Amino acid sequence: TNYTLNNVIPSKEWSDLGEAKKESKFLNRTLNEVYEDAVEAYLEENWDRCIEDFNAVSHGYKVYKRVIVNCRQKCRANAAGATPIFPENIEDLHFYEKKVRETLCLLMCNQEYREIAGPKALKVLPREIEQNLLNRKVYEYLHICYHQRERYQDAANALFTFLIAHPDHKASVETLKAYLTLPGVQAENVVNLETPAYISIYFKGVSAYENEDFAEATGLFETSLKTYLAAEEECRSYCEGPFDQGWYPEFTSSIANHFAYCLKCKRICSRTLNSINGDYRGDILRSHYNYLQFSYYKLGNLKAACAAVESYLLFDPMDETMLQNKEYYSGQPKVNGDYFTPRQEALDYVKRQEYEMSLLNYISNEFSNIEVKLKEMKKNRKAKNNKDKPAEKLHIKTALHPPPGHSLFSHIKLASNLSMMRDEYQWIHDTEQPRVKGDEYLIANEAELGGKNRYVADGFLNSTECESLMKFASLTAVEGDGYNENKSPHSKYERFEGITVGRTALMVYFGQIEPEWLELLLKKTEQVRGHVERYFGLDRHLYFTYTHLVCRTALPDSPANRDDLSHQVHADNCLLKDEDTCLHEDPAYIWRHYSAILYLNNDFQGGQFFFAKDRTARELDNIVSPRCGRMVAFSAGRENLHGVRGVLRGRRCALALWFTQDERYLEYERELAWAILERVRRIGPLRGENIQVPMMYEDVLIEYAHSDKLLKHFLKSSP
Ligand SMILES: O=C(O)CCC(=O)C(=O)O
Ligand SMILES: [Fe+2]
Repeated sequence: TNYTLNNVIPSKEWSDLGEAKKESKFLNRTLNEVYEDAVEAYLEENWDRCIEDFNAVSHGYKVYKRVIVNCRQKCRANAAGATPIFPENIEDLHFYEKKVRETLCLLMCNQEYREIAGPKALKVLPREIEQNLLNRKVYEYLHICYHQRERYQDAANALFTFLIAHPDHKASVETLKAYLTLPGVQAENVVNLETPAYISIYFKGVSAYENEDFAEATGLFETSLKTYLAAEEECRSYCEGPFDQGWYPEFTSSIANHFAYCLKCKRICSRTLNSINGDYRGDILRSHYNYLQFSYYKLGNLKAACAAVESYLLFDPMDETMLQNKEYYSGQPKVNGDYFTPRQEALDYVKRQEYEMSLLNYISNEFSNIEVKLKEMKKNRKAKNNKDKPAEKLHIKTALHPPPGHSLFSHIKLASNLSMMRDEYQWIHDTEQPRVKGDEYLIANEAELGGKNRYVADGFLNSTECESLMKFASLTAVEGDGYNENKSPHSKYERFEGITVGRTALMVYFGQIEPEWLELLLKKTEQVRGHVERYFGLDRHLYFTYTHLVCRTALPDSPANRDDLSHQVHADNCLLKDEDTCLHEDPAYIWRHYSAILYLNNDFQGGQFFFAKDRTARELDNIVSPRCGRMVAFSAGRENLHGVRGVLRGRRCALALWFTQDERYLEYERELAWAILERVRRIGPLRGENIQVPMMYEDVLIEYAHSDKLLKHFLKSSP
C-alpha cells in the first residue's frame, strides 16, 4: 500500500519555502526567534508587526512540521526498501539496521533542507514554544492585534480558531460574541483557520452525494479518504520527535520510554483530525466507506461497494444497517463471496489501531501495578533510611508523561489511566487555588514572647505547600549557598544547605526546574511580607532585602548530648560585641529592619528558635517550635536577640526572610525572578545551551538581565 507513504515534499511547500525565502520573513531567523520577536511586537503594541510575525510563525510552523515529517517518511521508506547487510534477522538486528539507515538518511535530508532554507531552519523548537504553537496561543495574540488594527473579521477568525482548542475559555467566548457585533463581521463567515485539509473535500463529497452525483461523490470521497489518512500519517510521524527523558535511562528503558511517549502522541492524532469546529466526530473516517458503498452501488460497481461495506464493518462490526446492506449485496446474482474483502488501507488502519490501544492499556496497567510495588518498597526503605531519592519514580512517570503540547486534548481520556501523573502534579494545582485571605492566626504576641516587636503566627502554608517546598529544597539546595560556600557556618554537627531566589530563578530560566516552584516561593513569602508590614503597622513600605531557604541537617555521627547551638545568639542587623553593644557596622547587614522565619516542617529533633535575654542564652524570653506554616517575625535590632538550638536529628528547613525600609537595598534578585517567571510563561525557558548555575551566580543573572530583551521588558513593567 502506498497510502502511508508520501515521500516527496509537496511542491507547494517547496514553493512556499521559495517565497518565504524571498521575503526572508523567517528564514534568517529561527522559528523560535520569530516567535520571540512576535511577542515583543505585541508587547510594544506594534500591531502590524505583531500580525506579520505571528502569521509568519504560524506559516513557518506548518512548513517546519511538513519538512520534518517528509524527511521522516522518506527516510523510513528508503530504509524499508533497502536490502539488509545480512539476510538473516538475528536478534532483531534488521530493526536496528533500519533505524541506523533512517538516521543517516535523516541527517542528509535535514541538511538538504537547510541548504534551501538557510542554516537556521529546522532548529529544534523549544518545548515551551512548541506547546504554545500546539495550544494555538498564536491566535490568542493574533486576535488582539487584528482587533487593534480594526480587522474585525480576521480577529473573529483568529479567536474562533483559538477557542476550538480552548472551548471552556469563558472570557474568549464573551469576546467572540462582542466581535460578532462589530462592523463587517459576519457570523457565517467565521472560520477555523486550522481546519484539516480533508474536511472541505469531504463536505464537497457529501453535497455531490446529496445531489446524487455519484461519480463525482466517489471521486471526492476517495480523495478525502486519502487526504485524511495521509494527514494522520503526517501527524504520527511528527510524534516521533525528540523527547527529554529527564534522567539517564538504560538502553532498553530509553527505547521503551520513548516509544510509549510517541505511541501516546500518535493515538491522539485521530482525535485532532476528527474534530470539526471543535466538535469531536469519531465516525468520519468510517463514514467515508458508508458513502462509498452506496455510491459505488449506484454506479454499478458491486465489487467496490462490497469492499466498502466490509471495510465499514471493520470499524463497527455490529452496525445493523451495514449488516443489512451486506445481506442485500450477498443476494445479488453477480456478487460472489470474495467481494467481501475489506480494503487494504482500512484493514491496516484498524489492525494497527487495535494493537496500539491494547499495548497502551498494557503499559498503563503494568506501570500502575509496578508503581504500587515500588511505592511499598520505597516506604520500607524509607523506614530504614530517611533519605529519599526520587530517581526510580521518575522513569515510570516519564513513560506515561503526556506529550508536550497536547494539553489541549486533556479532556480526552485515552484508554489508559493517568492517575499517577495527576498525583505527582497535584501540588502545583493546589497552590493555584487562591487562599482565603487572613486565615493566618496569631499564636503569640509581644507579651507572650517576653519582648518588643515580635510575634508568632500560624497558617501561612498548608501541608501540601510545605511538602512542596521541602521537596524543592531537597532537589535544589546547595551546600553553603548564601553563606559564601561555608558548609557548616554555625555548627560542626550540622550540614547547612541553602537556596536563594536568584539561584531558583536562574534554574527556572535555564529550564532546569519547573516555574511553579519559584512561583510558590515568591507568592508565599510575599504573603508573609504583607502580614509583617500590616502587623507592625508600618507607614513606610517594607521591601524584601534577602530571602534564603535554609536546611540544617544533623550529621549522622554527631553526639546525642551535644549542647552547642545550631545558630549562635545574635541580632540580625548588628554585631553583638558584649553585653551592651551591638555595632551597626560592616559586616553587619545594617539595612535589615525586620526579619521573619517561615518554617516548613517539624519532623526533626531539637532546632527550636528562641529569643534570648543576652548572648549567653542562659536566660531565654521564650522559645518557638518550628512547624509547617508557622512564622516568627521580629524587628532586626538588639531588642531581638535570638538563636536556634542544635538540630539533634533529622532536617530542619525554613525560609528566612529579611526586610528593609530602605528601597536601595531591595532584593533585586526577586524583581528579576518575577520577570523570569513571566518570560518563561510566555516563551519558555532559555534552551539549547546546557548551562549550569555556578556557585557565584549573581553575575550570570545580571548578564542575562541585560542581554535578554524580553526579561528587560518584564523587569521594567513589574510593579
Ligand atoms: O532558622 C531560624 O529559626 C532562625 C535563623 C536566624 O536567626 C538567622 O538566620 O538569622
Ligand atoms: Fe537571625
